[in-house]
Amino acid sequence: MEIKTKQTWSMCKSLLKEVKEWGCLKQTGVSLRYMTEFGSNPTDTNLLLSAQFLHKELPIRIARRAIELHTLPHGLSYMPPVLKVKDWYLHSFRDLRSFSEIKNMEDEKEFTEMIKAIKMRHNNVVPTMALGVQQLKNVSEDPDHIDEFLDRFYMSRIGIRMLIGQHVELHNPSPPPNCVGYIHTKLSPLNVARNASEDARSMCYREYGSAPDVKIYGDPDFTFPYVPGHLQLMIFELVKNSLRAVQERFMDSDEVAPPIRIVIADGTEDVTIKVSDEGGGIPRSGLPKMFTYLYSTAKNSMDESQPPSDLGTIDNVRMAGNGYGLPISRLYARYFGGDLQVISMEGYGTDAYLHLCRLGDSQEPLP
Ligand SMILES: Nc1ncnc2c1ncn2[C@@H]1O[C@H](COP(=O)(O)OP(=O)(O)OP(=O)(O)O)[C@@H](O)[C@H]1O
Repeated sequence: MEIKTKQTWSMCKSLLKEVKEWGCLKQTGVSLRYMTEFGSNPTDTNLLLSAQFLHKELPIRIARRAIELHTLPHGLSYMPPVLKVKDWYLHSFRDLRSFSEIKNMEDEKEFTEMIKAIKMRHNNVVPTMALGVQQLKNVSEDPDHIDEFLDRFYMSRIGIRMLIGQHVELHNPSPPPNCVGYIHTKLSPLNVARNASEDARSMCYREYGSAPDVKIYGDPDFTFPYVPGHLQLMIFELVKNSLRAVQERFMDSDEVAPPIRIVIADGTEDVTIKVSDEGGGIPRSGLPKMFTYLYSTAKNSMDESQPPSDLGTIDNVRMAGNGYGLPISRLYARYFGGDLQVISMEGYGTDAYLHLCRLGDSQEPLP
């Protein structure tokens, strides 16, 4: 049975009751370090334990989001894109709850296939939610409230996808060297910065026909444990913003566009990555809006015919316009205990500081 509409939602009383019960249970956060240590030894016993943990944990996290999706202000809960997302959450909750106890490796395999399918079902949550929010932002007087909700919602999504992805990857019979599931235990931020910059520059070329240089400073031998996909996404978004700012400022000028500078510092507590540009910065009054969803100064700002795709890939055809890059990157940084700050000098340029927690022992923030 597909759960499709507002009516069907209200008809599924027993499901709703169960969602409410599970949504009140306590979530359990895990740290990067714990995931690494646990996953370093993917024996059958550990895989079984991991599946049993997810069998209990995922319905709690999913139920909390389903409840929140059901109680959004200003009628947002009943906007068609939000209804669609809510259906995906309910569907996944029901799949998880109808899976009986995981007792042996056969159950474990079946469960792993199921959560893989859940992860795929939720692939398009970001662009779909963005459509709903766009429709609402046109009429709402309280966008702050929506931003807070979206921060919680997307943060939770990052956690759910990390947990599922990590468990699924532990089944890989020949993982790449130094990889424990999604985590690279010896990740070189310099290499990631190089790849992310090249991706962003390719996009800049496609859009403007040229791209400023990106210079990267840091120890090429330095490594630390982190999730490569997350780091790639964050640096890509920051470099993309800087390239766009510099490109637009120097487009009609005879001067050579100044390079973007990336500095990587390995501290005891944090690895900090600074992305600096001379793209003219933004006015102080605009700073609070930078981390607002859908805030973009791009000319091709989002319209309903062009919703944002999931972020951080070269497949994104446009240089900017969704207003999702900064807020989502900050969530990825915060997920493992880091943060993202942007400081701007209007008339000169912008510095973005990406702090990543080096020890990996901070627990997932669980909204
Ligand atoms: N380095 C920068 N220099 C100048 N303005 C910036 C810079 N970085 C961000 N901004 C401003 O902040 C806005 C929001 O940035 P954000 O990355 O969230 O979205 P976007 O780049 O517009 O779209 P996308 O979702 O495609 O990333 C930008 O539109 C731009 O106005």
